[in-house]
Amino acid sequence: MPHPHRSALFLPASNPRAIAKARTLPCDVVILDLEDAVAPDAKTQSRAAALEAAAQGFGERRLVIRANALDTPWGEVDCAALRDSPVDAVLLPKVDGPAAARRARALLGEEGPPLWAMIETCCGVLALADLCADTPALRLEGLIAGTNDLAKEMRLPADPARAALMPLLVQMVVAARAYGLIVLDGVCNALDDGDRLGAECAQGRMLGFDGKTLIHPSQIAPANTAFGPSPDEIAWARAVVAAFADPANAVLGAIRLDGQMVERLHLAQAERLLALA
Ligand SMILES: CC(C)(COP(=O)(O)OP(=O)(O)OC[C@H]1O[C@@H](n2cnc3c(N)ncnc32)[C@H](O)[C@@H]1OP(=O)(O)O)[C@@H](O)C(=O)NCCC(=O)NCCSC(=O)C[C@H](O)C(=O)O
Ligand SMILES: [Mg+2]
Repeated sequence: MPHPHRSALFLPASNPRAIAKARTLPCDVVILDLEDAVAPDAKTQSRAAALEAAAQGFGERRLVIRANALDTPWGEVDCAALRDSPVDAVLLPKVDGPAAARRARALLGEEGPPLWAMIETCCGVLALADLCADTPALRLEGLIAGTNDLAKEMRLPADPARAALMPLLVQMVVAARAYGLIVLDGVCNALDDGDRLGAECAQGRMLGFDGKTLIHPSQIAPANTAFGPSPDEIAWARAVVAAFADPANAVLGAIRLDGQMVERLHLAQAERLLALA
């Protein structure tokens, strides 16, 4: 049964109230951050807090811990500490290519947690194909778009439409789909602008992302709605499954359904959608 990844809530591992709150929230994934949301002086203490929180678990929510980058004083210790922890994945920030991911895999161990990579540098975007081609050895499971860091490096002016990021986001989705990876859109910094969040969620869904990374509990419901199957999609999927289950269609590859051509590739799509629903 596939696990949904509609809403992935970041929270600083240094914030015990947020950790406690996350266990009550309807997000699909919790990402405990050891990187940008944690001040340098709090890194060591936050790593211990994250390990403790992982041991206690987050119920049905998947748990991912974002380590510090390997070129910082904390990254290697983070990865080594996460090697035997009961996390669903370790998220490595600022992955520039397969070399950094291989270093992380060596520290996490061959049998250690799966790896997720943040694609948030220009080199990282250029290296997507090489990185993803190494998926089996890296045990790479997911990609996350780091839109703040990308906008910073590309020197983009503020743009709610994210126009300049569109081609990069498409590349991430293509790379993820080519190698069977989960792929999540970047965060929306506008905490009090529901319209902007709604627009970004709709945009991410149209681009093919599985879900969105989030920074506040108030962003979970809009993401769950946008990235979950809609009632129309569920009705369509049920109709497709029923049509192909009809013995009259048993030998057909393509059929007419409600004025549309439907093929067996749509049946697979419909079955996946119903499993997620
Ligand atoms: C952004 C915040 C600092 C805002 O904090 P604040 O104004 O204090 O929030 P509220 O008062 O509205 O909080 C209300 C209650 O909700 C809890 N809360 C808030 N945020 C979270 C959260 N993310 N997860 C769980 N719970 C949360 C508060 O504790 C309050 O609870 P209670 O006191 O019990 O009522 C803050 O929201 C925050 O820290 N957000 C996460 C920031 C973060 O993790 N950033 C790093 C990831 S994003 C990133 O790095 C981008 C990427 O790399 C890129 O390049 O794009
Ligand atoms: Mg970043």
